[in-house]
Amino acid sequence: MDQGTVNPQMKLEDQGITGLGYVYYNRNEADLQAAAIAAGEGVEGQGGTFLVTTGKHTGRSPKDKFVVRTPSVEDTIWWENNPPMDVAKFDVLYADMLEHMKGGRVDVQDLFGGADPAHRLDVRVITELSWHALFIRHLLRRPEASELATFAPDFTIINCPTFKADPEKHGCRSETVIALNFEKKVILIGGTEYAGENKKSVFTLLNYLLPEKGIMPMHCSANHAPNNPVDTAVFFGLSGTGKTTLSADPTRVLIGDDEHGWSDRGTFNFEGGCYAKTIGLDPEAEPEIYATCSMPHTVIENMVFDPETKELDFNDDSLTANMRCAYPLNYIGNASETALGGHPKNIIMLTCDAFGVLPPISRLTPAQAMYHFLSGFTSKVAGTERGVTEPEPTFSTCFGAPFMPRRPEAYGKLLQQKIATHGATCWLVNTGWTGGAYGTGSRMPIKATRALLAAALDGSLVENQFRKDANFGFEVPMTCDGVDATLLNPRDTWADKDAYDAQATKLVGMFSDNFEKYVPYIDADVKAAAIG
Ligand SMILES: Nc1ncnc2c1ncn2[C@@H]1O[C@H](COP(=O)(O)OP(=O)(O)OP(=O)(O)O)[C@@H](O)[C@H]1O
Ligand SMILES: O=C([O-])CC(=O)C(=O)O
Ligand SMILES: [Mn+2]
Repeated sequence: MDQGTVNPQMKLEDQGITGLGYVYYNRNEADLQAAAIAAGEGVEGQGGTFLVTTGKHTGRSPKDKFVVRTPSVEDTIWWENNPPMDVAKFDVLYADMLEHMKGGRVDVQDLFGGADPAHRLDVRVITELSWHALFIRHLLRRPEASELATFAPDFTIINCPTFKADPEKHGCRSETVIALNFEKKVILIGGTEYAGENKKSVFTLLNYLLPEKGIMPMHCSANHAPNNPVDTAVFFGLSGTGKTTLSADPTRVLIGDDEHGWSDRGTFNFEGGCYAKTIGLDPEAEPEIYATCSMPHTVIENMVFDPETKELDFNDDSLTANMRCAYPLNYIGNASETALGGHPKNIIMLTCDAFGVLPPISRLTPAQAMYHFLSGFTSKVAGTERGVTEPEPTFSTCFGAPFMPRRPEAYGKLLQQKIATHGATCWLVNTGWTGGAYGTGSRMPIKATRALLAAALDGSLVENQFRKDANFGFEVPMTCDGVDATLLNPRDTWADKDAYDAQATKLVGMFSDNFEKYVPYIDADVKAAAIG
């Protein structure tokens, strides 16, 4: 198993990390997969994929994520959303984790967070599991060998699943811990094998660092029109709302599926790969993503498979509903080579409304867009966070509260300015329920969502007649080519109209109660856009 290139002046010893049994630097995909299989971490699947299960943790553990309360971040962290950890406790945690890892083997991956060279972060990821190294190598951006030779980490992540934290000693909540120390520039992850923690800790980091540079970090996917990055669309949305599904569109160029920045130059992906949900993955509705599940080195996490043939069962959620696959961007045929886009011409806010109240698409004024961005109404879908087993309506500000270290207004203000400067058109898209709430209705057909988005993005939808929604004040198209007009007005899809009205009134009330906390921070026009 080959070593890859590493900066000879920046080995782990140079960072004060010593006593490890063996350190593998920047191994490639094939070597990482072979090492993971040799170590019994997982098995090879059809087409040379890598199949793995992660035990108890099959989703993120947001309640176990901490920010170390150092003086430099004291005034800027949104502490109500990011539980603090004492500096001294972190130091003990760090020492204990390194002690635990002594004599063991680790993989080191030196990667970039951010496709725009002007804004990228050098991230070193040290993993106990070789397949975590493979995962993060897919997900972040891989430097050239010449860049590796001079690579100097801005931040270092250490991920050690066999380390169990001690709440008393380490100032955490359970044996699982994700601790971000902005002063030491170290992130420690322990007690969980779920791979998503790796990528989302980099996202959290960038969400903290970039606003200071005037860059808006976004929990969104992005694509652009063929040969025309000026026609860029971004799709905000909490987990499971359809960022990955809807951005993989054969008629457009994929920029990325989950995390992007919006700078004065335009949009850029933070990542170099995708992390898609595979539950119920249908080769007809999502052919591009389905195809990645038989491509070499795709990491397939927590899917049930036939032990003999390794055939995957896309419908068996007995391990988790949050089964996933991770693959490099170029596995999607029409992915952008640069992962850079223009200033968004269209901003889509995806919501998975389990109440079945919101229309499948609505046009928002900039003030309404700000209102919905700060509100972040959607549902948590089963599995992505521990303990969530059915769609759970929630308000997740910025469509990604678990990853936002700063106060929501910090992101809101930046987005508001950028929308005003660049004149983006904003839309709210419900990929959740239609014809009734969860339990009686059904999930919005992907085909319908795609047709509505296609019409919004090619500019044809705005030519249609719109109605103003009585409950929410936004504008809703009355017709769209290729979509049954009944679907466009949710009330028409409910058998019991009184039940719809009651549910809508309830939802308006929920929006209004939730929004109260933002009222002191917002402009008059956003206040005027408030509903209820
Ligand atoms: N109308 C719809 N639009 C989009 N996705 C839908 C729709 N109906 C059902 N789905 C399903 O919802 C899921 C959307 O998951 P997807 O991976 O796109 O989420 P995501 O927003 O990228 O989440 P994450 O941030 O966790 O990666 C997929 O399993 C998809 O098949
Ligand atoms: O982070 C994960 O586990 C998957 C993801 O993209 C999200 O939940 O938003
Ligand atoms: Mn995500």
